[in-house]
Amino acid sequence: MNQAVEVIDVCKKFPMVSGYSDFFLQPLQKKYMMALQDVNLVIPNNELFCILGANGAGKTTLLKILCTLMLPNSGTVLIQGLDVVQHASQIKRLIGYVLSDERSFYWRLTGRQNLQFFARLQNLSPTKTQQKIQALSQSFELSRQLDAPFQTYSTGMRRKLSFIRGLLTDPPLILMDEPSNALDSLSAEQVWQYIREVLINQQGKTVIITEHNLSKVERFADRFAILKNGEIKAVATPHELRQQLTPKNCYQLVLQQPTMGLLHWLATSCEIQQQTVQNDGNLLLEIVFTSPQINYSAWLADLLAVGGRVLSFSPVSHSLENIFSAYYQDV
Ligand SMILES: Nc1ncnc2c1ncn2[C@@H]1O[C@H](COP(=O)(O)OP(=O)(O)OP(=O)(O)O)[C@@H](O)[C@H]1O
Repeated sequence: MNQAVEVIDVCKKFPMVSGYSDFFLQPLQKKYMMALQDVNLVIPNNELFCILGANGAGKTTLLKILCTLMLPNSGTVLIQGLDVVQHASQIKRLIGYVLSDERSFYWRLTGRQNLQFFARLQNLSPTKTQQKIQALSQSFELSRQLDAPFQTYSTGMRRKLSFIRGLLTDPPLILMDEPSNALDSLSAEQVWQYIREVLINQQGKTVIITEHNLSKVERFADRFAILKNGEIKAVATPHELRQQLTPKNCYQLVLQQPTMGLLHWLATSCEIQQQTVQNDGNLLLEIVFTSPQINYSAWLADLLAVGGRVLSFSPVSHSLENIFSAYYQDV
């Protein structure tokens, strides 16, 4: 089985809380909001896949359906070929999950006792449990706090304990809701490095993550999906989307205090898409060459000949942040 996850035409709706007026005017009519609409996704094994979306886009709902905590209203979800509705208990053994609204730890027990408890629930032997707790608490730098009561943990430490619990049984598929959330920047970096290098590259696992930190996604993820109002708007690698959204022959040019005459020449030789005057009076331009066979060195030589003082000239490459906002604005 090469596909870790297949999501086919999945919809999820939630009843909307109605006010008194709705209750009296239309007592029998229940209103719903669509949290997920016809979602389709295929995620192969050994991929680090990210689900991106603004607040309320449906990311957590999708993750909860994948880890069998919530059922879809329609559609099919297969985890390693097993249906989440029919084979939920089998699927639970294949996945580890780390959700952001974690409330299931026992506050009076220590971190270690909590982990031992959840390991017992999952039939992990005491020896294996001890080995895993030791190795994982070292990786997530939580060894020193393991014997303190959970109620004394900071939010970041609680998050780290959730990671350890999600990985205790060595599941092949791991689902994480916003792993960087509540972690300081150094810990967030360590967690992402661990996911990429240990879980994906060394252990060959599949990891699905929801995330708001786009720079982390750009550096570490293999592919991502953009979810907007419960619908998938794009599924691609960061490189593929950048190519799709960047017009061909689009360049960034910085000129030192150009004259009006120079700008006029520029407007006749290319299309100026954007221009910004910088603090020092220099001009930052985004330009597009309409002719596909442009000779860049000849064009730059002409620009210098008409008095242009070029500080930089480079192809435009959109960041994942630009791509994300482009999808959120007009798609
Ligand atoms: N149990 C629920 N009952 C009613 N509505 C819900 C429920 N859970 C989620 N929703 C609604 O479904 C939509 C999607 O919520 P979801 O939590 O999946 O979004 P999200 O993308 O994870 O957001 P965030 O980034 O803020 O965590 C939201 O409009 C939310 O209000």
